[in-house]
Amino acid sequence: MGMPAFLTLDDLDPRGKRVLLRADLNLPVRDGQITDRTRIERLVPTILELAEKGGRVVVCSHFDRPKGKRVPEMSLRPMAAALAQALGRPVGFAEDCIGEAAEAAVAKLADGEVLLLENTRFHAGEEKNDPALAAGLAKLADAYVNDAFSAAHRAHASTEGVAHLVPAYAGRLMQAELEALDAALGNPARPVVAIVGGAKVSTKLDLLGNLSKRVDVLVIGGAMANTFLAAQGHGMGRSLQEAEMHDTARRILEEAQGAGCDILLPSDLVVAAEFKPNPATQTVPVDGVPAEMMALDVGPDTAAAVEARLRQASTLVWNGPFGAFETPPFDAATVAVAATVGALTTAGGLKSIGGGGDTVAALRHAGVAERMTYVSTAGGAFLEWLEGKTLPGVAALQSAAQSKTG
Ligand SMILES: Nc1ncnc2c1ncn2[C@@H]1O[C@H](COP(=O)(O)OP(=O)(O)O)[C@@H](O)[C@H]1O
Ligand SMILES: O=C(OP(=O)(O)O)[C@H](O)COP(=O)(O)O
Repeated sequence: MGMPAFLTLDDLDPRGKRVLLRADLNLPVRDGQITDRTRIERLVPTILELAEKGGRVVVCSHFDRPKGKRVPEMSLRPMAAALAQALGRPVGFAEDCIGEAAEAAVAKLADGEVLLLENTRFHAGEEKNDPALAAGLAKLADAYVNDAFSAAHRAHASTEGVAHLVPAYAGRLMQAELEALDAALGNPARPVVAIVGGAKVSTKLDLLGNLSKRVDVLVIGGAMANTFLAAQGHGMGRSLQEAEMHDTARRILEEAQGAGCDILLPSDLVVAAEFKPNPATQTVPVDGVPAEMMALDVGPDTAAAVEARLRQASTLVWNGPFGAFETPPFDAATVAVAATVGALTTAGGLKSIGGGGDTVAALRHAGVAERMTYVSTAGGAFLEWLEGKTLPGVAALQSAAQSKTG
């Protein structure tokens, strides 16, 4: 896939400059608490480098999916304290990402200081890549650094639009992710197994068609699997799934067959009537989900079938947990498969690459993140990269580099 040509922090002297840093602070949060800080930890080197060289660092990010509205629970304010703790220096906060509040806060910054702006998705223009929002962001900056590889598959105002308006550079995390993925997966040893699970069904289901042309075995778990099972005509009770994606799911199964990719869907599921810690559960075959219940994990037979495939595999790419792993006992299949992945990787037979905000949290929960070959901060972006797609956030950095050098 080759390394893209873009400018990096080696090409930027940030001293005295206002540097708009696009980060991905879309961290996993439960009950108001951050449950995994990997995305912040991986961002720290870029911020420290910019601050220590005398840049005035203005961090922006989206958080969750507020759909253009100011949703108080989706404020980035709590992330300012988490960022300050990780950096060991103070981090200011501006109530908006553009306009007077942002401009006044940026104007007060001294060299080396760090400011966090409010959630970019509080503006509908973010996801529409509205030039007015991009211009509002550009007004705050002398340079733009994109370190949000995990959001690079989104052509949004803060990931794409603004890169055309201000000199644009890749951050250290963006660079590291692309280099590591290229080294691990540029020419992967076969068979390649991909596991795709999790809950972002509508935004990830479409890419499975292309992915099935690049991998030998595609394992589908989580709420993603519920959607495929429902598309095959199984009653899924009250399970999380997306009815409007059934046609796409059926098309993907056909495409995969045509491409010679083996698709592994669950054979059994763990169901409960209530979604709470440690409820009464049953393990049922996929055609036996009671109408009043929901599937919250795949069952032990499915986990064993996945582990058997992994023993035959040379490369694994994994995004999305098998179940609602944050709530016991629905972590069982994810933890069991993760343990096998850890053991096979340590034994040297498997190259294992996992990624995604919640997937990293799940791999850490299972205690195997350190044993994986590579853990990416990205989920959807990493899958789209693997599909061979151009990521708009990366492409914008490339075209910025071309217009500067060429
Ligand atoms: N069967 C299921 N029902 C409901 N939620 C599920 C199910 N399986 C997985 N999930 C949820 O999927 C979420 C992770 O999905 P996703 O955001 O796509 O992953 P990532 O952030 O790693 O890319 C987790 O919060 C998990 O609770
Ligand atoms: O968490 C993210 O992606 P991921 O769940 O694929 O890891 C990114 O922040 C992108 O978020 P989005 O899928 O709401 O655009």
